[in-house]
Amino acid sequence: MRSEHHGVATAVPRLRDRPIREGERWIYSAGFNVDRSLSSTARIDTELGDIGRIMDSGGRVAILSHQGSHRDGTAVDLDFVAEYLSDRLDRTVAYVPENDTSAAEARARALRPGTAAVFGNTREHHGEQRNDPTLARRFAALGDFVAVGGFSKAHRAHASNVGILQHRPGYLADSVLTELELLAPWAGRADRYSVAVLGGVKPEKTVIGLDAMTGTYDVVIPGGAVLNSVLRALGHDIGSSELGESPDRCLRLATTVLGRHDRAEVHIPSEVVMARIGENGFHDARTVAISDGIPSGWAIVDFVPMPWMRERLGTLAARGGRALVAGTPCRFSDGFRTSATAVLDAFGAPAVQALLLGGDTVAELPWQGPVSTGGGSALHYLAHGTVPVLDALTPTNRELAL
Ligand SMILES: Nc1ncnc2c1ncn2[C@@H]1O[C@H](COP(=O)(O)OP(=O)(O)O)[C@@H](O)[C@H]1O
Ligand SMILES: O=C(OP(=O)(O)O)[C@H](O)COP(=O)(O)O
Repeated sequence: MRSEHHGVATAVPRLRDRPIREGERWIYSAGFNVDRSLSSTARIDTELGDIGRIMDSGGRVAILSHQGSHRDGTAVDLDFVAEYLSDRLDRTVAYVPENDTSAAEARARALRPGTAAVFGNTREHHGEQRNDPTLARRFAALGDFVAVGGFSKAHRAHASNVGILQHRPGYLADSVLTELELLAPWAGRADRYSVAVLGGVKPEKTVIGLDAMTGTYDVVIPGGAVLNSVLRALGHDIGSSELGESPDRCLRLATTVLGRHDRAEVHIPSEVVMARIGENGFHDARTVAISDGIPSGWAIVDFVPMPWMRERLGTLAARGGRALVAGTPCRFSDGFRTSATAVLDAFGAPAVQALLLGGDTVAELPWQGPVSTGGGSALHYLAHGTVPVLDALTPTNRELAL
């Protein structure tokens, strides 16, 4: 199962091919995983066309989105998203804090043709991330058809995007198709010189990104928690550095990749920037040799590019090629910027076709070029040519489900 370029998106029912009839009740599965300050609105902006089209045709739209995580208590109310949507769509978009109750169902049924409401954050329920079938059935009561947007969660088989398709016919939104089309040049092996930077904190950057990109790119530059796993795999002491949610899995993967000696040159810095972890942030930052080890209470926050990395970035900028950043390589927002600056300076050269992907990466790094709203989902698609949401929408799987 693969994308339009490999044949996938044509196999799934698409919203763009589905005439919308006046009064139809639609659930729009969105990926508004953004912070309250709206530091990046890309994940909302990308859904405006699809939601607006359903409304323009007289559809009634119940918007279901995730934000944050139930597991770590970061899921918050989505009232600010409804306000932003009202502003951008130039029509009032109500906010209904519930999403799985009969009151929520009644609010969805009471929507007038051509109107929309944002319902409660799906991650307020522990069942969302577990794809709980009962929760999926309750979500399904909010409409009769599902428009599947939310590319950022396309790699998650959750109740609001995959479970719900057991109960209602689903159609892939243009927002997702656009992402799949955008990603094509960065997929697979290419003749062009290729540089991938992997950072951030989520395990996907290591277990999907490091695994796949070392086989298909010429240079892979680990940063963030990916670098920490790599350094750990090499036997270095990394003190209290960030390892993300699945440290053991990432360590195993990093060990395998390093032993594989695949196509890519993997950048391993000999010097890193470490800082003492304090109650109000980082202190006493200094550059140290990684071979000296990082003491407990200190964390790696950035790294110093090796001369050969600068040379490869120079080659990329001069000759051109493709490049991507999945996850910030350093704690950029805390002021640690050496590695990211070296990368972005090269990636911004006119000859380079560079892409930044992921929520925090796009929100935090200064970048005017192309971006993908999915971090883990884009890596999943680049690595496997599909994502769980596409699989769940394919006719064979749907016939089994419905
Ligand atoms: N060395 C590091 N230690 C801890 N956190 C880091 C490090 N480098 C980058 N980060 C953090 O990773 C976060 C982004 O991680 P992630 O959620 O995986 O990316 P994205 O949302 O772009 O997919 C950023 O907020 C950044 O501060
Ligand atoms: O922000 C997201 O992913 P990303 O950080 O990989 O871009 C998505 O909204 C998925 O969120 P999740 O990784 O909490 O499942």
